[in-house]
Amino acid sequence: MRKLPNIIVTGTPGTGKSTHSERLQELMPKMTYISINKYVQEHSLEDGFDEERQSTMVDEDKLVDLLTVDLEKGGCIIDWHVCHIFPESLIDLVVVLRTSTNRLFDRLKERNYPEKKFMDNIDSEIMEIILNDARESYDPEIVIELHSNDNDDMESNCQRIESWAKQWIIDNDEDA
Ligand SMILES: Nc1ncnc2c1ncn2[C@@H]1O[C@H](COP(=O)(O)OP(=O)(O)O)[C@@H](O)[C@H]1O
Repeated sequence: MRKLPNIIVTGTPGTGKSTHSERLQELMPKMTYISINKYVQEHSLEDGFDEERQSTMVDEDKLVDLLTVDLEKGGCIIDWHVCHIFPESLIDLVVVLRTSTNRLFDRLKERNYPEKKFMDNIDSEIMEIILNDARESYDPEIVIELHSNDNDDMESNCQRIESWAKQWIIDNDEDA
């Protein structure tokens, strides 16, 4: 049995996954923050480059094989815009961050993405692609949608997730 939960923090690029994950790591030092973008680089899990989208493709089978070892131990905060590939039995909470179009527009403008990548991400957020993906891939009861428009949202979201994790630990304490 895992002693700590595994949490996915997902959402369209720019919605605040890494900002939230870093704050969660501060609030819950026993948890391990895993940025999949960095994890892919560190473990050489790249599988080519998509010129049109200007993004690195990932060998998802290898990624899941490797990450399953971490997930089985528990206590992972997974930060990635793809959420559906992880084993359902090892995921306890899926947080989908949502940002208003105008704010996301400003945040992505700062990244200087190529026009297609920029518009694909804005469209994806408007069409709720990642939220729907999460709800189709996991029990909808473990999927929560949280606004990430400003700093107050971020702080209250992280405190809510921390409270949830504390309760999970109590509920799953085999010695209790
Ligand atoms: N809730 C929020 N309130 C204010 N700024 C935010 C919020 N979430 C993200 N940001 C800002 O938006 C930008 C993108 O955030 P980031 O965490 O890198 O997004 P992601 O990891 O989803 O791509 C950063 O400059 C970050 O400071």
